[in-house]
Amino acid sequence: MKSVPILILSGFLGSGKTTLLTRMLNDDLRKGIKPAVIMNEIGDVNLDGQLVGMGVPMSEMLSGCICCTIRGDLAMEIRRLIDEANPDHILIEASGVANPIEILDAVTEAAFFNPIEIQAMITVVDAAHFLDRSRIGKGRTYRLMKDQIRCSSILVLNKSDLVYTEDLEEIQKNMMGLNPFAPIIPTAHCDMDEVVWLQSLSSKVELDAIDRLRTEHQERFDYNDSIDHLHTQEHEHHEHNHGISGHHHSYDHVMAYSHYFPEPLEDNELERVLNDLPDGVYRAKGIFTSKKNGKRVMFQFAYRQLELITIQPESKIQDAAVFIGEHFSKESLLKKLEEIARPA
Ligand SMILES: Nc1nc2c(ncn2[C@@H]2O[C@H](COP(=O)(O)OP(=O)(O)OP(=O)(O)O)[C@@H](O)[C@H]2O)c(=O)[nH]1
Repeated sequence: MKSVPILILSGFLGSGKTTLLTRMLNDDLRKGIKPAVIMNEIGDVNLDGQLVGMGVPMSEMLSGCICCTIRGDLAMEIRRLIDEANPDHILIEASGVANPIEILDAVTEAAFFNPIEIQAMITVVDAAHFLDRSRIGKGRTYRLMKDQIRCSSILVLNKSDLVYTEDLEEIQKNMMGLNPFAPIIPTAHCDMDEVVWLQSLSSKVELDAIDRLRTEHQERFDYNDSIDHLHTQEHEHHEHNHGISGHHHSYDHVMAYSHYFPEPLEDNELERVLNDLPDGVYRAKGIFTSKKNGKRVMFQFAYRQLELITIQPESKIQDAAVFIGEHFSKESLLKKLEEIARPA
């Protein structure tokens, strides 16, 4: 039985993974390649699934990270997709806070039970966000971004439209210092030359570099063994801890809060709330019904940028939003959201 190539899409929250995924799927469609998709979200609603065509076999792995809390389900989902869809390759979009070493380990584990092989670890980097974090030079988000870059076999330097040319050079130098092996492809909206893309696919995951990184992680956590290893997620009305002893997460403190809108909203009122989100919220996305014209609108808030687009959902989906971040008050956010959408 021939192996099914697996392409993993990694990268911090809002960097452009779904944008790249939809481009890759369109390419596949054009070339007659049959893909299957696994989408992983730490929140409990998959809004990005609306951006993937109905005809594409897809598995949604929600409410956790494939690198840890729902890692055990990955092999099963891969098996189901292979059995039901017989795909030419599988594209896995990891959650933006997944630990890249653990994703690679999870897929390697899944390969014990499935005829698969890792073809590429593609990391999408938000140029403006990475530049700001690298200038500060510390913090958990920066550490995670660096790890995502170091584990990658292809680096898509996205959102280049949001930085100056000289800044782009600084970012590339910094990325090359972290990972001298992976080709760097600067893009806006993940748009790139097909020849460059095909060439980059021949670049391999550097297992030695990943082993070095794994050792560093081990030392970091052995040194600080008192660190809380619980991966905490907050949903609308409950909070639960997944105790996973022995796993080392770079993003244990992340919160995902899901909110359902009971009523249509005024676009400008929602925009006001989104433009005034607390600093701790670094990613928000949602679908709502516009009071103005009754149309469904998808909003995306990623690193200070807000985008609203009218959509026609391909499947039944409730008006809902997910807010991801750290140390933000769920209660005060809920109050603001309730003020703009009160049931009649
Ligand atoms: N200005 C600009 N915006 C972009 C670019 N690429 C993507 N975006 C926008 O950035 C937002 C986030 O893009 P996504 O593709 O959803 O990012 P993601 O990494 O999948 O996000 P998560 O899955 O939530 O982590 C969307 O509003 C995109 O339209 C880019 O190159 N430039």
